[in-house]
Amino acid sequence: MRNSSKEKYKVAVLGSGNWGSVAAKLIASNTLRNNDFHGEVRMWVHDEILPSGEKLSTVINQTNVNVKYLPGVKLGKNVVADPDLDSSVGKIFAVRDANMLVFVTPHQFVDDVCKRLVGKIPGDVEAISLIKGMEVKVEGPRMISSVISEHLGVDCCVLMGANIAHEIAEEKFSEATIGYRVNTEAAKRWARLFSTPYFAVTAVQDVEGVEVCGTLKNVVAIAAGFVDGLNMGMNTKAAIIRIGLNEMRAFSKRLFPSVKDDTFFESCGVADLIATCFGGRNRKVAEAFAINGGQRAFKELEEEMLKGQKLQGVLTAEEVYGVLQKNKWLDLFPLFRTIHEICTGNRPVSAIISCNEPQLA
Ligand SMILES: NC(=O)c1ccc[n+]([C@@H]2O[C@H](COP(=O)([O-])OP(=O)(O)OC[C@H]3O[C@@H](n4cnc5c(N)ncnc54)[C@H](O)[C@@H]3O)[C@@H](O)[C@H]2O)c1
Ligand SMILES: O=P(O)(O)OC[C@H](O)CO
Repeated sequence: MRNSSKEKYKVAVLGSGNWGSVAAKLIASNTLRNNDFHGEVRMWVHDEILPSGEKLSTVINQTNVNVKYLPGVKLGKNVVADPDLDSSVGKIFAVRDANMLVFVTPHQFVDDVCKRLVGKIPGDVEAISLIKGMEVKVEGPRMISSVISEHLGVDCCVLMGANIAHEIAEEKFSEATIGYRVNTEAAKRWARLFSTPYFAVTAVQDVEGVEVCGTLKNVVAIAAGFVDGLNMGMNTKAAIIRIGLNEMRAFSKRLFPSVKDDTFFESCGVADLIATCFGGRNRKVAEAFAINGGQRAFKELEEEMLKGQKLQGVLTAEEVYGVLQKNKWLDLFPLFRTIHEICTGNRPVSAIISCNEPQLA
């Protein structure tokens, strides 16, 4: 539609953490090359004051580097950091004129971001979520793509995969999976926006499957960190990953019967599970939690070790536990259940290997 009217697609990236910054870099390299897209990529920054007394957004625009969340990596001159998400005073702000919105904040902030955008997004905007997480309220669980769609009335694809951000920043090869609902053209457009020779993107028609995989692997990564911290070796870790994959599949299908088995074999599935359980932040902080015998809280370790970056797995474990409790499924998901009970200090870290596996339907 936009191409026929010679209007180019304009991209805004909402979020500027570790992955948000790498996503902006990937996208910016493509918008310069591909005429379908407007060259400039606006990146909304949840602004903060750096120890130097300067604003993060100002320093990003001066140096072209996100010095706090992705130090040492040039984002591309066409990335413009914008601290103004939703101004209504008429000046340029992050989402103005954008028709492709990339959501990439930690999942606990997306509801607030969406609420601020209500009424400011035209109906023909397309969205994609790179956010690994879910929202659980009394009415039940909602995936983040649904939160975005329901608040803003836009179609929302997802992009998940074995994507440890700093490796992609160094342009080391990886794959990713786009999940889409019905709009194949939109899925292809998102794939063109993200694909590079070192970032291979595949699209599958299974939004929920892709998104639930990306969300639940963060919970399993906490368990992988526990067994690393307890120095239990690779056989135990492989067992935890296998049981975790099984619970991921069973949980996904109970929430969304349409989830496809094949999706677990895409990058968003088993590949992301492996990458996260060996190289992710959730694993790393959970390992420290175990080494400290559960005596130092996750929150404290997160602040000390990640310096502003956010864990998703601990909060997701709590959200998953809420779903299990509400549906009386606790006994069917002993690994997920035990992970949350350890995170909250109700069981010792050593309980991670005491889960007896039930027959999951
Ligand atoms: N880092 C990775 O390797 C990676 C890879 C793939 C997917 N992801 C997913 O991407 C999402 C974003 O993670 P990230 O790594 O870009 O972020 P991050 O954890 O590196 O950074 C935290 C971000 O949260 C922002 N923030 C803090 N308070 C906020 C608030 N009140 N409102 C809005 N933003 C606030 C900070 O400014 C910062 O940009 C997560 O769901 C994560 O699971 C991360
Ligand atoms: O560092 P983590 O544990 O948040 O995982 C990062 C990515 O999700 C890996 O794909």
